[in-house]
Order: sequence, then C-alpha cells, then structure tokens
Amino acid sequence: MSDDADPRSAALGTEGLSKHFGGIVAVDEVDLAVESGELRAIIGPNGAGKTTLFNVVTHALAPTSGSVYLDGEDVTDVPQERRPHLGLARSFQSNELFAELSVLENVRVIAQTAADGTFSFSLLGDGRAVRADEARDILARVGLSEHAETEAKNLSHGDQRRLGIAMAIATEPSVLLLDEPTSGMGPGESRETVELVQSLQDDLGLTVLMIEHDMEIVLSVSDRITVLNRGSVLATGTPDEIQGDDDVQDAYLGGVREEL
Ligand SMILES: Nc1ncnc2c1ncn2[C@@H]1O[C@H](COP(=O)(O)OP(=O)(O)OP(=O)(O)O)[C@@H](O)[C@H]1O
Repeated sequence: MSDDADPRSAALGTEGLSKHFGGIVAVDEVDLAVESGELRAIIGPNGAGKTTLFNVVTHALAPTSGSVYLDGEDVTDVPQERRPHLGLARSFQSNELFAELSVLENVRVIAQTAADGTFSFSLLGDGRAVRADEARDILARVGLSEHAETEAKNLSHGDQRRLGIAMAIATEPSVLLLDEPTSGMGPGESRETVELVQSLQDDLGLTVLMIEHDMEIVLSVSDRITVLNRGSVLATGTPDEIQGDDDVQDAYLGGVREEL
C-alpha cells in the first residue's frame, strides 16, 4: 500500500525525502502525496522519524536528499521563514508563544507579520487595532474568545496548544502540520481538539498532516494514514486498510496492543 497520487502534483508531496544524522537514518526515502483537503495522520513507534519528517518538510532542518513539493512547486530549498508565504504552516509550540502578550495579541502579531513579511514592534502600542478583527475571528473559531485578554503564559496547557493552532491559522495556510495536537490532554480536551482540527479541515478546506499517538483518534478522523517505521514508509492507506495490514499489525499495532 502506498500513495497513488504523484507527489509533484499533490497539495503536499515528498519524493525520496531523507534526513541522516551522522550514521543515523532518521528519515529514509519517504514518498508522500497528500491530496488537497485530506487529513493525513503520520503514525509509527517512538524514534520512527515522525518529528524529523516534519522538520525536513518545514525546512526547520535541511534534508540530506530528496524533494518537497507544495501544489506542484518544488520548495525543497525554500527557508523555513518563507514557508508561511507558500501556504504551509505548523502549529506553534508552547515555547514559541509570546508569553507576556495577550492571546489576542499573539494571533494579531502573527497575522500582521504574515501579511507584511516582517515583524515590527510598531504593531504593539499604537498599532493595536491592526488586524484585531481578523484575530478575534480566529479566536472564535478555535474557542479562545473568552481568553482574548489573557496573557499566553497564564493559559492552561490545552489552551496554549489551541493558541498554537490559532497562530498557525493566522498565516492563512492551505497545508497545516500538527505535531501531536492532543498530547498531555485528558479525554474531553482531546476530543475538543480533534473536533477543532476537523472543523478547520471542513470549513477552511485545509490539508492537514498530523502526527498523533492516540490510535482511537487516528482511526476515527484520518482520511488516510501513513505508517513510518525506522524512517521508512511501511504503509499508507485508509483506516480500514491500515488496520487490516499484516505488516502494520506486526510492526506497530500489535506492539501497541501488547503494551496496553
Ligand atoms: N538532532 C538529532 N540528532 C541526532 N539524532 C536525532 C536527532 N533528531 C532525531 N534523531 C534520531 O532520529 C530518529 C528519529 O527521531 P524522531 O524524533 O524523528 O522520531 P519520532 O518518530 O518523532 O519519535 P517520537 O514518537 O518518540 O517523538 C531517532 O533515532 C532519533 O534518536
């Protein structure tokens, strides 16, 4: 089982994408073809290369070899800071939030920075009205309106994750990368976050690539799932296909069941 589509014409494609750390092959010749509007989960055991794959797709790390395509354009060598202008965004991590700024300001600053291409301190102080309505709309979409004036550092863990997604949305992406969006959340908060991701996919037509460990979530929300093992793609398919795949059962799902 593999991607049928051509990476070069997919919403997000990779071809022969590899990342080596000295002798460690963290990502090994990965081909992906994520179609427009698809929600694709990336799963695999610890150390399978999921985070490194994200890092080379966003160019947080330069790949050792291979190519990355966005809507048919080869963006392999486009630096990370230019990726938002191509329509690729990754949710901001808690340590990337402006801790002392309000939730609204965090989103507003990113929206304006994405529109202008550069960050300016004039956005604070007198520039506060700039893009405030847009930021409020985004906060309503992610369910953070009531915390608009709260400093980011005072948000709960789950709300900080939500703010990280809101900031990614503020760059108006067509492809959104989410790295374990429900990690550290209880069942109720996880469910809300999954519903948020689905609504972003449906309402904004986003293509979503999501690393997620919770198999119940993965099987219920994904259009397709790619299983990584030791840096390589073991299988790609629908949730039903992946559950029925013997290689996946042996390498991954079986292991998970034994652990439980
Ligand atoms: N900066 C680095 N330097 C050296 N080795 C690294 C580096 N980053 C990752 N690795 C190695 O690359 C391999 C893949 O790691 P990666 O973190 O991408 O896996 P993962 O699937 O995201 O794991 P997890 O589910 O535990 O987060 C591992 O063997 C890891 O030790």
